[in-house]
Amino acid sequence: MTAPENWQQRLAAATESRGRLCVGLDPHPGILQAWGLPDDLSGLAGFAGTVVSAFAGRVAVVKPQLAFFEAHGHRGLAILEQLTSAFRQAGTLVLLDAKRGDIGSTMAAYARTFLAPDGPYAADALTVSPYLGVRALAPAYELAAETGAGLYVLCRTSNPEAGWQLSGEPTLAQQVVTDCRAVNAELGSAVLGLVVGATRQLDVELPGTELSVLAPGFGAQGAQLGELDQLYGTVAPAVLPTASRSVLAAGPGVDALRAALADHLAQLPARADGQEREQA
Ligand SMILES: O=C(O)c1cc(=O)[nH]c(=O)n1[C@@H]1O[C@H](COP(=O)(O)O)[C@@H](O)[C@H]1O
Repeated sequence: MTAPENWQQRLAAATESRGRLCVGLDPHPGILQAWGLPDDLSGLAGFAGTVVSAFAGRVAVVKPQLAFFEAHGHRGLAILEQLTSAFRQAGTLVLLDAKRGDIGSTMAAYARTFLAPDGPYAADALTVSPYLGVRALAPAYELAAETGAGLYVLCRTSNPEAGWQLSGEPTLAQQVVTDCRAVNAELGSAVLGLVVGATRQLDVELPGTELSVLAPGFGAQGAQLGELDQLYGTVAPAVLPTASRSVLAAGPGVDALRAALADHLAQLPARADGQEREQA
């Protein structure tokens, strides 16, 4: 078997063997407290050790939220570095939630930091913001096309304040879809995916399963995994649902966290494209 090359192939291989779920790793003060951990570096290290024990090699994708590591300064980032490498070594893909986006020269520095194979926080994929223009992300998507990394571009986010993304003609969200399709076509590789939240019925037109869709909003934000097919329709097979707080709430026990993962996977409908989920 030849090694998968681009992000969509790598993602398909990971979800085929481990189930179609991304577990968000958000060590916010509330979860540290609920796990009996202090809201400091030792608590963050305890959180990281537990999630690696519970999920490394068992879940297809994890999505560490950079903000909660940055909040602890450079030592917090060192914990992120260790966590990222532990997951990647175990074969779990790391999608770093950094939501970066800036003009070209600055974007090149972000790309080097988060996507270059020898970058300090090298991940398999990254969330990015298109507010400065999808084309401003070029240094990141060009590098990602070379390395097989993926980028998820904010399109229609899950939060209640996101309505403005649907104003204008075409809407900002729709323009993001158009630009991402054009970039992928130019690259000859589906490097760019979209973030389309599950908290509302699909209100942006997506081109079937052409683009990978990261879908936050399940669990703590109210959307139900069992309704994924109704929410996304023909796009559903391309959706990677992600849940953070609803999984982490089961901790800090490793077995309880694994049971929560299994429970989330069990709620998902089978995929219409024949790529079936597998129980954790
Ligand atoms: O990019 C994201 O992951 C994201 C996009 C979005 O539209 N909404 C959203 O909640 N997220 C992230 O998902 C995480 C919250 O997930 P839950 O705890 O499952 O609600 C946070 O890290 C958010 O930044």
